[in-house]
Order: sequence, then C-alpha cells, then structure tokens
Amino acid sequence: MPATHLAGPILVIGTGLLGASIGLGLSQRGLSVWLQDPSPTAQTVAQDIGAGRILTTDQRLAPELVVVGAPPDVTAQVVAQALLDYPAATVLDIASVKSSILAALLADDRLDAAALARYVGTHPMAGREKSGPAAARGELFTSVPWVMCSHERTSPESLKTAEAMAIDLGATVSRMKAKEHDESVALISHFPQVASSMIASRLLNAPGHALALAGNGLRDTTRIAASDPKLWIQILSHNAPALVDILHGMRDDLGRLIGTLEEPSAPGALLDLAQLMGEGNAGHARIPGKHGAPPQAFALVTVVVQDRPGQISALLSDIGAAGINVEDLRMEHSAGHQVGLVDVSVIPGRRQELIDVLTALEWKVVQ
Ligand SMILES: NC(=O)c1ccc[n+]([C@@H]2O[C@H](COP(=O)([O-])OP(=O)(O)OC[C@H]3O[C@@H](n4cnc5c(N)ncnc54)[C@H](O)[C@@H]3O)[C@@H](O)[C@H]2O)c1
Ligand SMILES: O=C(O)C(=O)C[C@]1(C(=O)O)C=C[C@@H](O)C=C1
Repeated sequence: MPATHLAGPILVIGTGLLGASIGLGLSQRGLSVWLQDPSPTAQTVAQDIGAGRILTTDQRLAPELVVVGAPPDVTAQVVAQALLDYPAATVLDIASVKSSILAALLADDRLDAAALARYVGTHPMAGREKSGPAAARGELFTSVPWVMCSHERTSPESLKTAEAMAIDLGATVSRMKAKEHDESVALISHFPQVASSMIASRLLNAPGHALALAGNGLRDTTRIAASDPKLWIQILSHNAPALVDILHGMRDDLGRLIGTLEEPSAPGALLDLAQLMGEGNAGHARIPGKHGAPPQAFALVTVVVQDRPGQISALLSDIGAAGINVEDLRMEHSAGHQVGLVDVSVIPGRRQELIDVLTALEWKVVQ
C-alpha cells in the first residue's frame, strides 16, 4: 500500500467527480474516508466504487481533514458549516475559483480567527469533461499541479495538512494568492473552455458529410466542450473580470485575422498569417510537460495495435516488463479500420531501447 502523510479520518463533503476521486485515492492509501452528499445517489455511487463509507446523520466523527467537493456556488457556505461542525479539523475546498469563496468566508461573522485559520482554499489542476462519482478516478491527480491558496490567517499546520493530502494523491504542490490563482486559471483553463465551447457550437448546423470527416484536430480542440454547463456557468461567472481581459485580446486577434483573410492577396497578408501561426507555435511551446519538465521533454514511440480487447494491456505489460516507465499515453482510432495507433511517451534516453524491445516482441512500431 502506498505511503501516506495523513492520519485520518477524512470527510469528503460533495462526492461528485472530484470528491469521489479524492476519496478513492485516499482510500486506496488505506486512510479512513467518510462521504457526505445531499444527493443520495452521488454518495451511494461514491461508496460503491470504493471512495469511502457514507456518514450517517447519527454518527459522530472527529475528522483530521474535511474536503469540500461541492459546486463553486455553495462552496463557501459548505466550508463555513464544516469549520463550525468540526472545530479540530482542517477544512479545504477544491473549487475552480478562489477569490470569491475566500471573500465570502472572511465576511462570514460566524467564523472567528481560529476557525478561519483552519481553512485552506485549494485547486487541483485535473478533471474530466464528465461529472458525477461514476467518472471518478483515484489516479486523477498523479503528477498534476495542485494549487494551495492560503490566506493571511491560514495556520501553518492546516496548510501542511492540505499539502500532505495533495502529495499523497501524487500531485505537485504549488502556492499562490487567490487573486493570482484566479488570473492564472482564467488564461490556462477558463479561456480554453470558452474557446472549445465556441468551436463546437459552430458545428450545430454542420452537414453530416462534413462531420463525417472529423479527425483529431477537431477532437483535440473540442474534448472539453462536452463539460457540464451547470458547473461552468458558475466558474465563468465567478471569474468574469479576469476572463473578460483575455477575451478582449482574443477579439483583437480575431479582428486582425478576419481583416487579413478578407483580402488574402493584399501586400503583407501572408506575412500576417505567418506571424499569427508563429505566435501560436511559440505560445504552445511554452506549455510545460508532465512533472513541470520542459515542453517536449519526452520522446514518442508510436505502436500499431489491433482493435480488439486486451491489446493495450498487453502492450503496457510488455513495456512494464522491460522496466520502462510510460510518461504519457494517447490512442488514435481510424474510423472504419481494425487498427489503432498508440503514442507512448518515454524519457528520450530509453526511446531506442523501447523500439528494440517492442519490435523483438513483434509489435509494429511506426518509425
Ligand atoms: N470537473 C473538473 O474538471 C474540476 C476540476 C478541478 C476542480 N473542480 C471543482 O470541484 C468541485 C466539484 O466539481 P465536480 O466536477 O466534482 O462536480 P460534480 O457535479 O461531479 O460533483 C459535485 C457534487 O456536489 C454535490 N453538491 C451539490 N450541492 C452541495 C452542497 N450544498 N453540499 C455538498 N455537496 C453538494 C452534488 O450533489 C455533486 O455530487 C467544483 O467546485 C469544481 O469547480 C472541478
Ligand atoms: O481536463 C479536463 O477535462 C478539465 O476539465 C480540467 C481542468 C482544466 O482546465 O485543466 C478544468 C477545470 C478545473 O478547474 C481544473 C482542470
């Protein structure tokens, strides 16, 4: 069983995708996890998948840590109640926005300095375009950034407990003030969500024969357009000012692009397009790799697999048996074909060895 830095018990309030994933990950580490959600279905499914045990109303608990996994709109209220109900516990939330929740807690006159000292606002930079506990994954947080937004009154002990949980779940901890966090995620999370939704909304009236041609370009840019609108209207409205600044910049770029494409043979038009694409290349190259490694730090090996059950696990077990760590994995299916392409990312020093091992085992490696 993996080591843990926590003692438990831990209470997760709000057992949807994120809450149940946290419960699952901590339970897998042998910690005692309790679950609570106003939706009886959400807490039962979370319990059924192994995220912990449902806390009944007559049970008394003295948790070391309370994790609030509720939607942003109600997070401050649930955190405040948990601080009052569990006077010895650290209480953290994982909502995607931080300033509005902190402001509501600081303004809550039921909470004294000692209570506020036990609150830590946090945000794991991991999720899925699905919601609810059925989509939960214990390993969701492996190698992802987890931001700690302590405030002026947060006690060092509570910050340490919150960080211990993130570390236990395999995340990389970083620290930021709430405002700096909200401005950062407006750019790297909330704007991409809006852009993806806007691209996908162009497809509403697309003819079937055009959609039939959809490849990975469209799939890559629209995966998160399937995200839950109920959650995102809360996130976007709580972080509106930071997002509006970015959208103004995007509007300027779009205006420039439209102007250029309206007269593509005008002098300088192609240079303008090249500049726009080049700026995109440069921005993309700045996205860090896994573990905060420099971009493109991993080497890619592409393997052809038959489209039948057990192929991926057979491939992964062959790679594991060779003692090579898989840093990332992507699968591509070609419509109508009986094969798929699996992109395996490994550290560059082991790429050739992986190709040799897989080729010897008669896997078809695309060179
Ligand atoms: N989905 C993501 O990708 C992602 C990633 C990082 C952080 N977050 C944040 O995590 C939180 C949960 O998101 P999710 O994706 O798990 O949503 P979800 O819809 O899957 O789960 C939310 C759960 O909260 C419960 N809930 C509703 N009102 C509640 C209340 N008053 N008290 C307690 N529980 C309540 C719901 O019944 C539901 O089970 C949100 O604040 C979100 O901003 C989401
Ligand atoms: O990968 C996804 O599907 C996500 O929605 C993840 C994502 C992100 O933008 O990276 C979305 C919102 C959360 O607040 C944190 C993470």
